[in-house]
Amino acid sequence: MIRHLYRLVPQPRLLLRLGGLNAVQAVLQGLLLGSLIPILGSLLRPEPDFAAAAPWLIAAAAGLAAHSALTVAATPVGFAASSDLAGQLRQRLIDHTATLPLGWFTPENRARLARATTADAANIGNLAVSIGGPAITATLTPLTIIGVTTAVDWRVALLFAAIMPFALLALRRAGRIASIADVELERAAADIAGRAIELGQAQPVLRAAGQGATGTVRLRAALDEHRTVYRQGLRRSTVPDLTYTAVVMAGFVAILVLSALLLLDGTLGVADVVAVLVLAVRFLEPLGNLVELIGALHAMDNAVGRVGALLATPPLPEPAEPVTTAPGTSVELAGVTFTYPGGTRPALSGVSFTCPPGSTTALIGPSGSGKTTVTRLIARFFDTGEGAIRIGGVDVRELDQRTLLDSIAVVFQDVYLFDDTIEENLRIARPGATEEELVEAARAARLDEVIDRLPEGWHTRVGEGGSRLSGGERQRVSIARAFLKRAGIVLIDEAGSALDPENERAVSQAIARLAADRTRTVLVIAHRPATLDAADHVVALDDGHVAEAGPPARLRTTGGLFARLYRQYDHARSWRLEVS
Ligand SMILES: Nc1ncnc2c1ncn2[C@@H]1O[C@H](COP(=O)(O)OP(=O)(O)OP(=O)(O)O)[C@@H](O)[C@H]1O
Repeated sequence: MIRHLYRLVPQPRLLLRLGGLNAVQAVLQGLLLGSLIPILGSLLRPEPDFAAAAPWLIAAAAGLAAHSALTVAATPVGFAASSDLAGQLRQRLIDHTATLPLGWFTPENRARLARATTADAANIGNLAVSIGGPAITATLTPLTIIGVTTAVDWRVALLFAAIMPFALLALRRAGRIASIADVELERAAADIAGRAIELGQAQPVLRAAGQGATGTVRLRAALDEHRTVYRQGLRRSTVPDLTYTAVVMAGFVAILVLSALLLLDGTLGVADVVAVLVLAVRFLEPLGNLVELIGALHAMDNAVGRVGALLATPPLPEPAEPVTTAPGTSVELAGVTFTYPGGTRPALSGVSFTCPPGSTTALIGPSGSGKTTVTRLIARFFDTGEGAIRIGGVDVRELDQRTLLDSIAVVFQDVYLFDDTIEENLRIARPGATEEELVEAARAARLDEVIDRLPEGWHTRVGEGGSRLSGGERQRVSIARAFLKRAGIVLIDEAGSALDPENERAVSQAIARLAADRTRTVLVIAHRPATLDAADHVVALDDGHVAEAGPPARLRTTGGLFARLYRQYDHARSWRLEVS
């Protein structure tokens, strides 16, 4: 457990200092108890020998003062160690996150990351300190007591020592069960969190389907499951806890019997027996505390495991000598085959095509054919399995991450906006942009009309994730970012049928403007006939393969996949226009 923690935090300076203080305290506690042997031996006799007891009493008083001073000294170190540990863990997680492929950030992994940087890091920091000290005391104080008991009688010391392995065995079993219970409880708690989020997010869908109560039922089922798991955990841990208590009690009885026997045969005096019994109580008490700590220790170990698993996620491989000069603007896929991590079949198989500099290429294909995957691989969300992706003739794996990201602007459908003003949301694309450049980008993306309608114009806050804007308006912000960024390559996922006609027209026009500028190479996942007609080149994907490729005018006449999809999009569009 300590090894696991050490691997996560290789410089636990404060924690080591705290551990050192706790260890000295624990040994001191054992020695203080040991001083009872000569003190009781001098005082518990028909004629108490105060002179003999005096140096021990003075030593005990000094030891007690030192113990109190150590307790006072350890408290601020404990606080500092706890926050230092949590801080170091968070920093490592944040640093590591920056090296992970963008494709790693699925909703599930984002939730794992949020949990690790908040609850897990804080719990590890708290628990390492709040249970570390008592765990050290519970181990070192009994060991010191065994040492000092040899001064009374080696057989008693041996019996003390013999109790420990039995207690530790019983403790191990209790710990294993506590750990399983903790993992199950965690799973049930995560399920509740998932259901609660689902209840909120799925309300519109559930109500539209007249199933408003369904989400509540699922959440209630998760709560019931959590209760059941909690009760099961308690029930399961009862037997090992009782076994442990029985071992500790049996140990005390054995010490009592041995002391009585040694008293009867005259080996030990009454004072020795009293001292042994006091030592026995203080020996067994911290051992008894261990069983209460073991659950928390395993909960901490599980949290350490979760953080460790995140830190073990392989980062995006960096080339030994990354290319840092801006590459050209051509995009080339050469025999690209890619399977998603954990996937069973390739999302792309042997895909090859080239987008010449300044051209506009439309990607088209049925749902699931691999269009989004192509754009994700170009932006290096993942590395391709076989084949290569080249930008300006340079393999994206050879490019420095910053250079690659500077070369590409991405306009995806699920645009994320920060809960800040429109202006700040645009500035993310180029923090140093002048006011004129901002206005120009907004105009080109037809975002200016949206800004004019907003109560505080450029200074209107857009809400969490951009919730105060419609899907089309958010996409216009994203397009304006692409204009502002002036990247040589623009990857666009044109919104499908979800936009109203006004937004649809605005977004189409904005995309057409992006594409019209021949300094940019545009790759657009197209859903609209107008976008397809305006493209220089079309690549039609089917089930991860290139089904056909060529200029749109020619492909419309060949009666293949492109012609079929074109007709479908055209029909869907006219239907939407009629309905609206
Ligand atoms: N993160 C992922 N993990 C595993 N498989 C994925 C992931 N994303 C996509 N896939 C799979 O890869 C294949 C290609 O998906 P992709 O999203 O590229 O298709 P698409 O043509 O963009 O579809 P759509 O038009 O519906 O967006 C599909 O079979 C999909 O199920």
